[in-house]
Amino acid sequence: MKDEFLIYKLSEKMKDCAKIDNDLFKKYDVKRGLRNDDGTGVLVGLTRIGNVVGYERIEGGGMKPIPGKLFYRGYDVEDLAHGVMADKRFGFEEVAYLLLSGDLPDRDELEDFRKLLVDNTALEHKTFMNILELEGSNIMNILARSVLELYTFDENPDDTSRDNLMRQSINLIAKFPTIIAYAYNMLRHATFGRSLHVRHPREELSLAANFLYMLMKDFTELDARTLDLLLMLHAEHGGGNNSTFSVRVTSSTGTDTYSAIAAGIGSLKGPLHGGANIQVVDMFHHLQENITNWSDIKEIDAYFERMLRKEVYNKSGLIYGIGHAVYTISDPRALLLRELARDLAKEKGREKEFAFLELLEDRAIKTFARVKANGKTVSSNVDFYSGFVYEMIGLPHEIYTPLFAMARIVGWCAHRNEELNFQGKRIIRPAYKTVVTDQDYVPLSRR
Ligand SMILES: CC(=O)SCCNC(=O)CCNC(=O)[C@H](O)C(C)(C)COP(=O)(O)OP(=O)(O)OC[C@H]1O[C@@H](n2cnc3c(N)ncnc32)[C@H](O)[C@@H]1OP(=O)(O)O
Ligand SMILES: O=C([O-])CC(=O)C(=O)O
Repeated sequence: MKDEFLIYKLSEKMKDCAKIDNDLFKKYDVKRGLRNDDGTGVLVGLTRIGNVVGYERIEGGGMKPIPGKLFYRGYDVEDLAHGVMADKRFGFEEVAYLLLSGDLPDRDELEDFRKLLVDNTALEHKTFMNILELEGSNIMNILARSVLELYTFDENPDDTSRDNLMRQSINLIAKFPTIIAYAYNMLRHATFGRSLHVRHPREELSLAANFLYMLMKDFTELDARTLDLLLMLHAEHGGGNNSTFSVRVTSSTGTDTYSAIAAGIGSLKGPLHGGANIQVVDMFHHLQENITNWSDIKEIDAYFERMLRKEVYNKSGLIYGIGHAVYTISDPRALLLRELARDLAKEKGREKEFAFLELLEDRAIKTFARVKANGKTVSSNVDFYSGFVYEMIGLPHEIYTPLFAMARIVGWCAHRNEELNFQGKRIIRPAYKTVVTDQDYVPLSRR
Protein backbone atom coordinates (compact mmCIF):
# COMPACT_ATOMS: atom_id res chain seq x y z
CA MET A 1 0.00 0.00 0.00
CA LYS A 2 2.86 2.35 0.86
CA ASP A 3 4.46 1.71 -2.53
CA GLU A 4 1.16 2.20 -4.29
CA PHE A 5 0.59 5.50 -2.51
CA LEU A 6 4.07 6.73 -3.44
CA ILE A 7 3.45 5.84 -7.06
CA TYR A 8 0.08 7.62 -6.91
CA LYS A 9 1.69 10.69 -5.34
CA LEU A 10 4.42 10.82 -7.98
CA SER A 11 1.91 10.31 -10.77
CA GLU A 12 -0.21 13.18 -9.47
CA LYS A 13 2.91 15.37 -9.76
CA MET A 14 2.95 14.51 -13.44
CA LYS A 15 -0.11 16.76 -13.89
CA ASP A 16 1.93 19.85 -13.04
CA CYS A 17 5.24 18.65 -14.46
CA ALA A 18 3.76 18.05 -17.90
CA LYS A 19 1.69 21.20 -18.05
CA ILE A 20 2.76 23.41 -20.94
CA ASP A 21 0.47 26.21 -22.00
CA ASN A 22 -0.74 25.74 -25.58
CA ASP A 23 -0.16 29.42 -26.36
CA LEU A 24 3.57 29.00 -25.73
CA PHE A 25 3.88 26.82 -28.82
CA LYS A 26 2.55 29.71 -30.92
CA LYS A 27 4.65 32.25 -29.05
CA TYR A 28 7.91 30.41 -29.69
CA ASP A 29 6.86 29.19 -33.15
CA VAL A 30 7.25 25.54 -32.14
CA LYS A 31 6.26 23.08 -34.83
CA ARG A 32 4.10 20.74 -32.71
CA GLY A 33 4.45 17.18 -33.97
CA LEU A 34 6.92 18.58 -36.50
CA ARG A 35 3.95 20.04 -38.35
CA ASN A 36 3.55 23.46 -39.98
CA ASP A 37 0.50 25.58 -39.18
CA ASP A 38 -1.33 24.27 -42.25
CA GLY A 39 -0.87 20.65 -41.04
CA THR A 40 1.86 19.78 -43.56
CA GLY A 41 5.04 18.18 -42.24
CA VAL A 42 8.16 20.20 -41.50
CA LEU A 43 10.78 19.31 -44.08
CA VAL A 44 13.54 17.42 -42.24
CA GLY A 45 15.23 15.29 -44.86
CA LEU A 46 15.74 14.20 -48.44
CA THR A 47 15.22 10.67 -49.69
CA ARG A 48 15.33 8.60 -52.88
CA ILE A 49 13.13 5.83 -51.47
CA GLY A 50 9.41 6.62 -51.08
CA ASN A 51 7.26 9.60 -51.98
CA VAL A 52 3.91 10.24 -50.29
CA VAL A 53 1.76 12.85 -52.02
CA GLY A 54 -1.43 14.23 -50.49
CA TYR A 55 -1.50 17.97 -51.22
CA GLU A 56 -0.04 20.67 -53.40
CA ARG A 57 1.64 23.72 -52.00
CA ILE A 58 -0.01 26.98 -53.02
CA GLU A 59 2.20 29.85 -54.04
CA GLY A 60 2.29 32.39 -51.25
CA GLY A 61 1.44 29.83 -48.55
CA GLY A 62 -1.09 27.14 -47.66
CA MET A 63 -1.90 23.86 -49.36
CA LYS A 64 -4.48 22.37 -51.70
CA PRO A 65 -5.81 18.83 -51.02
CA ILE A 66 -5.35 16.43 -53.94
CA PRO A 67 -5.98 12.67 -54.43
CA GLY A 68 -3.21 10.66 -52.79
CA LYS A 69 -0.32 9.05 -54.63
CA LEU A 70 2.44 6.79 -53.36
CA PHE A 71 5.69 6.07 -55.17
CA TYR A 72 8.39 3.50 -54.43
CA ARG A 73 11.70 4.60 -55.93
CA GLY A 74 9.74 6.70 -58.41
CA TYR A 75 7.31 3.93 -59.43
CA ASP A 76 3.61 4.46 -58.73
CA VAL A 77 2.48 1.80 -56.25
CA GLU A 78 -0.79 1.41 -58.14
CA ASP A 79 1.21 0.45 -61.27
CA LEU A 80 3.30 -2.01 -59.27
CA ALA A 81 0.18 -3.58 -57.75
CA HIS A 82 -1.74 -3.75 -61.04
CA GLY A 83 1.31 -5.22 -62.81
CA VAL A 84 1.54 -8.05 -60.30
CA MET A 85 -2.23 -8.65 -60.27
CA ALA A 86 -2.36 -8.78 -64.10
CA ASP A 87 0.36 -11.45 -64.14
CA LYS A 88 -1.29 -13.31 -61.22
CA ARG A 89 2.06 -13.55 -59.47
CA PHE A 90 3.62 -12.55 -56.16
CA GLY A 91 5.05 -9.05 -55.83
CA PHE A 92 6.38 -8.48 -52.32
CA GLU A 93 9.88 -9.78 -53.16
CA GLU A 94 9.96 -7.53 -56.23
CA VAL A 95 9.05 -4.49 -54.15
CA ALA A 96 11.64 -5.42 -51.52
CA TYR A 97 14.32 -5.73 -54.21
CA LEU A 98 13.26 -2.37 -55.68
CA LEU A 99 13.25 -0.56 -52.34
CA LEU A 100 16.58 -1.95 -51.21
CA SER A 101 18.44 -1.54 -54.52
CA GLY A 102 16.66 1.26 -56.37
CA ASP A 103 15.94 -0.93 -59.42
CA LEU A 104 13.27 -3.39 -60.50
CA PRO A 105 14.75 -6.90 -60.79
CA ASP A 106 14.75 -8.99 -63.99
CA ARG A 107 13.43 -12.57 -63.79
CA ASP A 108 16.74 -14.14 -62.73
CA GLU A 109 17.51 -11.46 -60.16
CA LEU A 110 14.03 -11.83 -58.71
CA GLU A 111 14.27 -15.62 -58.42
CA ASP A 112 17.75 -15.43 -56.85
CA PHE A 113 16.49 -12.83 -54.39
CA ARG A 114 13.45 -14.95 -53.47
CA LYS A 115 15.75 -17.94 -52.82
CA LEU A 116 18.11 -15.80 -50.76
CA LEU A 117 15.18 -14.79 -48.56
CA VAL A 118 14.01 -18.40 -48.15
CA ASP A 119 17.58 -19.45 -47.25
CA ASN A 120 17.56 -16.92 -44.41
CA THR A 121 14.18 -17.71 -42.87
CA ALA A 122 15.35 -20.17 -40.21
CA LEU A 123 15.79 -18.92 -36.66
CA GLU A 124 18.63 -19.71 -34.30
CA HIS A 125 17.59 -22.50 -31.97
CA LYS A 126 17.82 -20.21 -28.95
CA THR A 127 15.58 -17.51 -30.48
CA PHE A 128 13.09 -20.22 -31.34
CA MET A 129 13.25 -21.65 -27.80
CA ASN A 130 12.83 -18.17 -26.30
CA ILE A 131 9.68 -17.64 -28.34
CA LEU A 132 8.38 -20.92 -26.95
CA GLU A 133 9.54 -20.47 -23.38
CA LEU A 134 9.09 -16.75 -22.67
CA GLU A 135 5.67 -16.75 -24.31
CA GLY A 136 4.03 -13.30 -24.06
CA SER A 137 0.66 -12.00 -25.13
CA ASN A 138 1.64 -9.31 -27.61
CA ILE A 139 3.36 -10.33 -30.82
CA MET A 140 4.78 -6.86 -31.52
CA ASN A 141 6.52 -7.12 -28.17
CA ILE A 142 7.77 -10.63 -28.95
CA LEU A 143 8.97 -9.40 -32.35
CA ALA A 144 10.97 -6.53 -30.81
CA ARG A 145 12.44 -8.88 -28.23
CA SER A 146 13.43 -11.42 -30.88
CA VAL A 147 14.98 -8.74 -33.11
CA LEU A 148 17.16 -7.54 -30.24
CA GLU A 149 18.17 -11.14 -29.65
CA LEU A 150 19.36 -11.48 -33.26
CA TYR A 151 22.16 -9.09 -32.31
CA THR A 152 23.61 -11.86 -30.11
CA PHE A 153 23.76 -14.34 -32.97
CA ASP A 154 25.20 -11.90 -35.49
CA GLU A 155 28.99 -12.28 -35.72
CA ASN A 156 29.27 -8.70 -36.91
CA PRO A 157 26.36 -6.83 -35.34
CA ASP A 158 27.88 -3.34 -35.08
CA ASP A 159 29.49 -3.20 -38.50
CA THR A 160 27.77 -0.48 -40.55
CA SER A 161 29.60 -1.13 -43.81
CA ARG A 162 27.35 -1.34 -46.86
CA ASP A 163 27.55 -5.09 -47.46
CA ASN A 164 26.94 -5.83 -43.80
CA LEU A 165 23.92 -3.51 -43.74
CA MET A 166 22.49 -5.29 -46.79
CA ARG A 167 23.18 -8.72 -45.26
CA GLN A 168 21.38 -7.68 -42.08
CA SER A 169 18.47 -6.19 -44.07
CA ILE A 170 17.90 -9.43 -45.96
CA ASN A 171 18.22 -11.48 -42.81
CA LEU A 172 15.59 -9.38 -41.05
CA ILE A 173 13.13 -9.34 -43.98
CA ALA A 174 13.46 -13.14 -44.19
CA LYS A 175 13.12 -13.78 -40.45
CA PHE A 176 10.13 -11.55 -39.60
CA PRO A 177 7.55 -14.03 -41.02
CA THR A 178 9.13 -16.91 -39.12
CA ILE A 179 9.20 -15.03 -35.81
CA ILE A 180 5.59 -13.85 -36.21
CA ALA A 181 4.24 -17.25 -37.28
CA TYR A 182 6.01 -19.10 -34.46
CA ALA A 183 5.00 -16.47 -31.91
CA TYR A 184 1.36 -16.75 -32.94
CA ASN A 185 1.39 -20.54 -32.91
CA MET A 186 2.85 -20.43 -29.42
CA LEU A 187 0.30 -17.85 -28.27
CA ARG A 188 -2.52 -19.98 -29.65
CA HIS A 189 -1.12 -23.01 -27.88
CA ALA A 190 -0.62 -21.23 -24.55
CA THR A 191 -3.86 -19.24 -24.59
CA PHE A 192 -6.35 -21.50 -26.34
CA GLY A 193 -4.74 -24.89 -25.65
CA ARG A 194 -4.46 -25.62 -29.38
CA SER A 195 -1.75 -28.06 -30.48
CA LEU A 196 1.59 -26.47 -31.24
CA HIS A 197 2.69 -26.78 -34.87
CA VAL A 198 6.10 -25.74 -36.00
CA ARG A 199 6.28 -25.95 -39.79
CA HIS A 200 9.46 -24.99 -41.56
CA PRO A 201 9.28 -22.74 -44.63
CA ARG A 202 9.19 -24.42 -48.06
CA GLU A 203 11.85 -23.64 -50.59
CA GLU A 204 9.56 -23.10 -53.58
CA LEU A 205 7.10 -20.69 -51.95
CA SER A 206 6.91 -16.90 -51.93
CA LEU A 207 7.33 -15.07 -48.63
CA ALA A 208 3.56 -14.50 -48.29
CA ALA A 209 2.71 -18.14 -49.06
CA ASN A 210 5.43 -19.39 -46.73
CA PHE A 211 4.06 -17.25 -43.94
CA LEU A 212 0.58 -18.74 -44.37
CA TYR A 213 2.08 -22.22 -44.57
CA MET A 214 3.97 -21.73 -41.29
CA LEU A 215 0.92 -20.18 -39.65
CA MET A 216 -1.92 -22.40 -40.72
CA LYS A 217 -0.82 -24.90 -43.40
CA ASP A 218 -4.11 -24.85 -45.35
CA PHE A 219 -4.69 -21.79 -47.49
CA THR A 220 -5.65 -21.00 -51.05
CA GLU A 221 -3.60 -19.41 -53.82
CA LEU A 222 -5.96 -16.40 -53.63
CA ASP A 223 -5.36 -16.05 -49.86
CA ALA A 224 -1.61 -15.98 -50.45
CA ARG A 225 -1.84 -13.48 -53.30
CA THR A 226 -4.13 -11.26 -51.23
CA LEU A 227 -1.66 -11.25 -48.36
CA ASP A 228 1.16 -10.59 -50.81
CA LEU A 229 -0.66 -7.52 -52.15
CA LEU A 230 -1.19 -6.21 -48.61
CA LEU A 231 2.50 -6.65 -47.89
CA MET A 232 3.38 -4.76 -51.09
CA LEU A 233 1.12 -1.87 -50.08
CA HIS A 234 2.54 -1.64 -46.55
CA ALA A 235 6.23 -1.94 -47.45
CA GLU A 236 7.21 1.73 -47.45
CA HIS A 237 5.83 5.18 -46.72
CA GLY A 238 8.55 7.81 -47.00
CA GLY A 239 10.97 8.96 -44.33
CA GLY A 240 8.50 10.91 -42.20
CA ASN A 241 6.09 8.23 -40.98
CA ASN A 242 6.65 7.76 -37.27
CA SER A 243 8.24 4.29 -37.31
CA THR A 244 10.56 4.98 -40.25
CA PHE A 245 11.54 8.31 -38.77
CA SER A 246 12.26 6.52 -35.48
CA VAL A 247 14.54 4.12 -37.36
CA ARG A 248 16.27 7.05 -39.07
CA VAL A 249 16.65 9.00 -35.81
CA THR A 250 18.10 5.96 -34.04
CA SER A 251 20.32 5.04 -36.99
CA SER A 252 21.73 8.56 -37.15
CA THR A 253 23.62 7.84 -33.91
CA GLY A 254 25.49 5.03 -35.66
CA THR A 255 23.87 2.36 -33.49
CA ASP A 256 23.40 -1.25 -34.65
CA THR A 257 20.67 -2.43 -37.00
CA TYR A 258 18.79 -4.44 -34.36
CA SER A 259 18.49 -1.48 -31.96
CA ALA A 260 17.22 0.78 -34.75
CA ILE A 261 14.67 -1.75 -36.00
CA ALA A 262 13.42 -2.43 -32.47
CA ALA A 263 12.71 1.32 -32.21
CA GLY A 264 10.67 1.11 -35.40
CA ILE A 265 8.65 -1.83 -34.08
CA GLY A 266 7.90 0.04 -30.86
CA SER A 267 6.65 3.03 -32.82
CA LEU A 268 4.53 1.03 -35.26
CA LYS A 269 2.74 -0.74 -32.40
CA GLY A 270 1.03 2.52 -31.34
CA PRO A 271 -2.71 2.87 -32.03
CA LEU A 272 -2.21 6.11 -33.97
CA HIS A 273 0.14 4.36 -36.39
CA GLY A 274 0.27 0.65 -37.37
CA GLY A 275 -1.68 -0.38 -34.27
CA ALA A 276 -4.71 1.36 -35.81
CA ASN A 277 -5.43 -1.72 -37.96
CA ILE A 278 -6.49 -3.77 -34.96
CA GLN A 279 -8.29 -0.77 -33.44
CA VAL A 280 -10.39 -0.48 -36.61
CA VAL A 281 -11.45 -4.12 -36.34
CA ASP A 282 -12.28 -3.65 -32.67
CA MET A 283 -14.24 -0.48 -33.46
CA PHE A 284 -16.06 -2.22 -36.33
CA HIS A 285 -17.17 -5.06 -34.07
CA HIS A 286 -18.32 -2.50 -31.50
CA LEU A 287 -20.35 -0.64 -34.12
CA GLN A 288 -21.85 -3.89 -35.42
CA GLU A 289 -23.15 -4.52 -31.93
CA ASN A 290 -24.21 -0.98 -31.08
CA ILE A 291 -25.84 0.22 -34.29
CA THR A 292 -29.21 -1.47 -34.65
CA ASN A 293 -29.92 -0.56 -38.27
CA TRP A 294 -26.79 -0.89 -40.41
CA SER A 295 -28.19 1.28 -43.17
CA ASP A 296 -29.61 4.06 -40.99
CA ILE A 297 -27.42 7.06 -41.75
CA LYS A 298 -28.93 9.12 -38.93
CA GLU A 299 -28.19 6.44 -36.34
CA ILE A 300 -24.61 6.01 -37.60
CA ASP A 301 -23.94 9.77 -37.68
CA ALA A 302 -25.29 10.18 -34.16
CA TYR A 303 -23.03 7.40 -32.90
CA PHE A 304 -19.94 8.83 -34.60
CA GLU A 305 -20.76 12.23 -33.17
CA ARG A 306 -20.82 10.72 -29.69
CA MET A 307 -17.51 8.96 -30.41
CA LEU A 308 -15.91 12.24 -31.46
CA ARG A 309 -17.24 13.81 -28.27
CA LYS A 310 -15.53 11.05 -26.26
CA GLU A 311 -18.85 9.73 -24.93
CA VAL A 312 -18.87 6.20 -26.35
CA TYR A 313 -16.62 3.36 -27.55
CA ASN A 314 -13.12 3.77 -26.05
CA LYS A 315 -13.66 7.49 -25.29
CA SER A 316 -10.47 8.53 -27.07
CA GLY A 317 -12.48 10.80 -29.36
CA LEU A 318 -10.92 9.07 -32.37
CA ILE A 319 -12.46 7.26 -35.32
CA TYR A 320 -9.77 4.75 -36.22
CA GLY A 321 -8.71 4.25 -39.83
CA ILE A 322 -9.66 7.85 -40.66
CA GLY A 323 -7.26 10.77 -41.13
CA HIS A 324 -3.66 11.02 -42.19
CA ALA A 325 -0.71 13.33 -41.75
CA VAL A 326 -0.12 13.63 -45.52
CA TYR A 327 -3.13 12.28 -47.42
CA THR A 328 -6.20 14.48 -47.67
CA ILE A 329 -8.75 13.43 -50.32
CA SER A 330 -7.62 9.79 -50.46
CA ASP A 331 -4.99 7.26 -49.46
CA PRO A 332 -4.31 5.22 -52.63
CA ARG A 333 -3.72 2.09 -50.56
CA ALA A 334 -7.15 2.40 -48.92
CA LEU A 335 -8.78 2.70 -52.36
CA LEU A 336 -7.06 -0.48 -53.55
CA LEU A 337 -7.93 -2.30 -50.34
CA ARG A 338 -11.57 -1.23 -50.53
CA GLU A 339 -11.89 -2.85 -53.98
CA LEU A 340 -10.05 -5.94 -52.78
CA ALA A 341 -12.37 -6.15 -49.77
CA ARG A 342 -15.43 -5.73 -52.00
CA ASP A 343 -14.37 -8.66 -54.24
CA LEU A 344 -13.40 -10.90 -51.33
CA ALA A 345 -16.63 -10.10 -49.45
CA LYS A 346 -18.61 -11.32 -52.49
CA GLU A 347 -16.64 -14.52 -52.58
CA LYS A 348 -16.85 -15.14 -48.82
CA GLY A 349 -20.54 -14.19 -48.44
CA ARG A 350 -19.78 -11.14 -46.27
CA GLU A 351 -21.33 -8.49 -48.49
CA LYS A 352 -23.63 -7.17 -45.77
CA GLU A 353 -20.68 -6.46 -43.47
CA PHE A 354 -18.73 -4.89 -46.32
CA ALA A 355 -21.66 -2.61 -47.18
CA PHE A 356 -21.82 -1.55 -43.52
CA LEU A 357 -18.07 -0.87 -43.38
CA GLU A 358 -18.22 1.13 -46.61
CA LEU A 359 -21.09 3.20 -45.26
CA LEU A 360 -19.19 3.74 -42.00
CA GLU A 361 -16.24 5.08 -43.99
CA ASP A 362 -18.44 7.60 -45.78
CA ARG A 363 -20.33 8.68 -42.65
CA ALA A 364 -17.17 8.95 -40.52
CA ILE A 365 -15.63 11.38 -43.00
CA LYS A 366 -18.81 13.45 -43.23
CA THR A 367 -19.43 13.48 -39.48
CA PHE A 368 -15.80 14.43 -38.84
CA ALA A 369 -16.14 17.43 -41.17
CA ARG A 370 -19.40 18.55 -39.51
CA VAL A 371 -18.40 18.04 -35.87
CA LYS A 372 -14.74 19.06 -35.95
CA ALA A 373 -15.33 21.86 -38.48
CA ASN A 374 -11.56 22.46 -38.53
CA GLY A 375 -11.22 22.71 -42.30
CA LYS A 376 -9.17 19.50 -42.39
CA THR A 377 -9.88 17.22 -45.37
CA VAL A 378 -9.81 13.62 -44.15
CA SER A 379 -10.24 10.27 -45.86
CA SER A 380 -9.85 6.66 -44.84
CA ASN A 381 -6.27 5.46 -44.44
CA VAL A 382 -4.55 2.13 -45.16
CA ASP A 383 -5.70 0.72 -41.81
CA PHE A 384 -9.42 1.14 -42.53
CA TYR A 385 -9.93 -1.95 -44.71
CA SER A 386 -6.80 -4.01 -44.02
CA GLY A 387 -8.16 -5.77 -40.92
CA PHE A 388 -11.39 -6.74 -42.68
CA VAL A 389 -9.35 -8.24 -45.54
CA TYR A 390 -7.09 -10.13 -43.11
CA GLU A 391 -10.17 -11.42 -41.33
CA MET A 392 -11.64 -12.68 -44.61
CA ILE A 393 -8.55 -14.71 -45.41
CA GLY A 394 -8.78 -16.27 -41.98
CA LEU A 395 -5.94 -14.46 -40.24
CA PRO A 396 -6.13 -13.98 -36.46
CA HIS A 397 -6.41 -10.48 -34.96
CA GLU A 398 -3.24 -10.84 -32.91
CA ILE A 399 -1.07 -10.67 -36.02
CA TYR A 400 -2.61 -7.69 -37.83
CA THR A 401 -0.09 -5.11 -36.60
CA PRO A 402 2.80 -7.63 -36.82
CA LEU A 403 1.84 -8.11 -40.50
CA PHE A 404 2.33 -4.39 -40.99
CA ALA A 405 5.81 -4.77 -39.47
CA MET A 406 6.50 -7.82 -41.68
CA ALA A 407 6.05 -5.52 -44.70
CA ARG A 408 7.47 -2.27 -43.32
CA ILE A 409 10.75 -3.90 -42.31
CA VAL A 410 11.69 -3.37 -45.96
CA GLY A 411 11.14 0.39 -45.79
CA TRP A 412 12.86 0.60 -42.42
CA CYS A 413 15.96 -1.16 -43.75
CA ALA A 414 16.05 0.91 -46.95
CA HIS A 415 15.83 4.12 -44.90
CA ARG A 416 18.44 2.97 -42.39
CA ASN A 417 20.78 2.12 -45.23
CA GLU A 418 20.18 5.53 -46.81
CA GLU A 419 20.60 7.33 -43.45
CA LEU A 420 23.99 5.72 -42.95
CA ASN A 421 25.19 6.22 -46.51
CA PHE A 422 24.28 9.68 -47.74
CA GLN A 423 27.17 12.07 -47.85
CA GLY A 424 25.98 14.92 -45.69
CA LYS A 425 24.74 12.80 -42.80
CA ARG A 426 24.32 14.30 -39.33
CA ILE A 427 23.06 13.00 -36.01
CA ILE A 428 19.36 14.00 -35.82
CA ARG A 429 19.08 16.34 -32.91
CA PRO A 430 16.37 19.03 -32.93
CA ALA A 431 15.88 21.58 -30.14
CA TYR A 432 13.48 21.90 -27.20
CA LYS A 433 12.96 25.21 -25.44
CA THR A 434 12.75 24.99 -21.65
CA VAL A 435 9.68 26.68 -20.19
CA VAL A 436 10.49 26.17 -16.52
CA THR A 437 12.23 28.83 -14.42
CA ASP A 438 15.65 28.08 -12.92
CA GLN A 439 15.62 27.23 -9.22
CA ASP A 440 18.14 27.45 -6.38
CA TYR A 441 19.27 24.10 -5.04
CA VAL A 442 17.96 23.32 -1.52
CA PRO A 443 20.08 20.82 0.49
CA LEU A 444 18.21 17.72 1.61
CA SER A 445 18.46 18.77 5.27
CA ARG A 446 16.45 21.96 4.58
CA ARG A 447 13.66 20.51 2.42
C1 LIG B 1 -0.43 3.55 -41.01
C2 LIG B 1 -0.80 4.75 -40.38
O1 LIG B 1 -0.14 5.18 -39.49
S1 LIG B 1 -2.16 5.52 -40.97
C3 LIG B 1 -2.86 6.31 -39.52
C4 LIG B 1 -3.48 5.32 -38.60
N1 LIG B 1 -4.08 5.96 -37.43
C5 LIG B 1 -5.40 6.09 -37.26
O2 LIG B 1 -6.20 5.66 -38.08
C6 LIG B 1 -5.86 6.73 -35.97
C7 LIG B 1 -6.92 7.80 -36.23
N2 LIG B 1 -6.35 8.93 -36.92
C8 LIG B 1 -5.61 9.88 -36.25
O3 LIG B 1 -5.43 9.83 -35.05
C9 LIG B 1 -5.02 11.02 -37.06
O4 LIG B 1 -5.78 11.24 -38.21
C10 LIG B 1 -3.55 10.76 -37.43
C11 LIG B 1 -2.70 10.62 -36.18
C12 LIG B 1 -3.41 9.55 -38.29
C13 LIG B 1 -3.03 11.94 -38.23
O5 LIG B 1 -3.33 13.04 -37.54
P1 LIG B 1 -2.97 14.49 -38.04
O6 LIG B 1 -3.08 14.62 -39.49
O7 LIG B 1 -1.70 14.84 -37.44
O8 LIG B 1 -4.11 15.28 -37.46
P2 LIG B 1 -3.93 16.37 -36.40
O9 LIG B 1 -3.17 15.85 -35.25
O10 LIG B 1 -3.47 17.60 -37.09
O11 LIG B 1 -5.40 16.51 -35.94
C14 LIG B 1 -6.21 17.60 -36.16
C15 LIG B 1 -7.44 17.38 -35.37
O12 LIG B 1 -8.20 16.35 -35.98
C16 LIG B 1 -8.42 15.31 -35.06
N3 LIG B 1 -8.41 14.04 -35.74
C17 LIG B 1 -7.58 13.63 -36.72
N4 LIG B 1 -7.94 12.39 -37.09
C18 LIG B 1 -8.98 12.03 -36.31
C19 LIG B 1 -9.77 10.87 -36.22
N5 LIG B 1 -9.55 9.82 -36.98
N6 LIG B 1 -10.76 10.84 -35.33
C20 LIG B 1 -11.01 11.91 -34.53
N7 LIG B 1 -10.29 13.03 -34.57
C21 LIG B 1 -9.28 13.09 -35.46
C22 LIG B 1 -7.30 15.43 -34.06
O13 LIG B 1 -7.61 14.79 -32.85
C23 LIG B 1 -7.19 16.91 -33.94
O14 LIG B 1 -8.23 17.40 -33.17
P3 LIG B 1 -8.00 18.53 -32.05
O15 LIG B 1 -7.47 19.70 -32.79
O16 LIG B 1 -9.35 18.72 -31.48
O17 LIG B 1 -6.99 17.97 -31.10
O1 LIG C 1 2.78 8.08 -43.26
C1 LIG C 1 2.27 7.99 -42.13
O2 LIG C 1 2.26 8.93 -41.32
C2 LIG C 1 1.62 6.75 -41.69
C3 LIG C 1 1.38 5.77 -42.76
O3 LIG C 1 0.40 5.86 -43.49
C4 LIG C 1 2.30 4.71 -42.96
O4 LIG C 1 3.33 4.69 -42.29
O5 LIG C 1 2.05 3.84 -43.80
